Amino acid sequence: MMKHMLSLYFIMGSGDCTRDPLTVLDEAIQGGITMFQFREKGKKALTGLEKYRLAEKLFERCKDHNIPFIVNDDVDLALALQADGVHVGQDDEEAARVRDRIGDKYLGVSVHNLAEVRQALAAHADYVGLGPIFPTVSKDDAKQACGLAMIEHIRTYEKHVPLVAIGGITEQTARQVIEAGADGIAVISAICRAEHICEQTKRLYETVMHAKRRGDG
Ligand SMILES: Cc1ncc(COP(=O)(O)OP(=O)(O)O)c(N)n1
Ligand SMILES: Cc1ncsc1CCOP(=O)(O)O
Ligand SMILES: [Mg+2]
Repeated sequence: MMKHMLSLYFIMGSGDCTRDPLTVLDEAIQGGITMFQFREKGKKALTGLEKYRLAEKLFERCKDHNIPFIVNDDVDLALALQADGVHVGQDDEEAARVRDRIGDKYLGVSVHNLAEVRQALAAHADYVGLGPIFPTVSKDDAKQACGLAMIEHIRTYEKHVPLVAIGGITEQTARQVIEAGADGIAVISAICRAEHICEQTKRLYETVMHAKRRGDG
C-alpha cells in the first residue's frame, strides 16, 4: 500500500507555482499523482491563516480523489487539519517525537544515508525520502547530490523499507531511479514547471509504473 502511494509523490507550495496552486494540483491529480505533500517554504511563503486556508483547500481536493495529503515540517498544521501525515527532515522536529504526537498518521523522514534510514525506522517512520539524488533547483539548502548509487546501497541492506527518491528527478531519469531500488519518485519542478501539467504527470506516472512492473517480474 505505502509502496504504491509513493509511486508518484507530488510536492508543492505556492512559491513553486506560476499559476494558481489549486489548478496546478487539479491537473496533477488528473495526471495520476499518488500522494501529495504541502510544502510552503521560501521567501514569499504564506504564513498563519493564509497558509492554513490554502492547505485546507488543497487537502479538500486530495480528499475528493483519495490522494494522501502530507504536511511538510508543520506538525501543528497537520494536526489542526487532520491531515493524513507529516514529513520531517533531519533538522526538523525529531521523528520519534512527531510519531508520538501524530499517532498512526503517516510519518515520512528525510534521509541521506543508511544510518539515517535505520534511525527513521527506529522512530517508526512509514517511509523515507532519500535525496537529493541529483542537483535540484527547488531547495536552496539542499545537501550535495548523492546519486543513484546511494539508492542501491540502501536497498542492499534494507530490502523492505518504503523509499521514495527526491531531487532533480525528471521524466528522463525516473526509470533509472526505480531500477536502482526506489519505490517511487518525489518531484516538485518536473510537474510545477511543466508547460502541460496533466500530460507531463501522465508521462511520469507511466514511466514509473512501467519500471516498477518490470522490477516485479
Ligand atoms: C519526500 C520528501 N523527501 C525529502 C524531503 C526533504 O525534507 P527536508 O530535508 O526536511 O527539507 P524541506 O523539504 O523541509 O526543505 C521532503 N520534503 N519530502
Ligand atoms: C524538498 C527536497 N528535498 C531534497 S531535494 C528537494 C527538492 C525537490 O524538488 P525537484 O523535484 O524540483 O528537484
Ligand atoms: Mg523539513
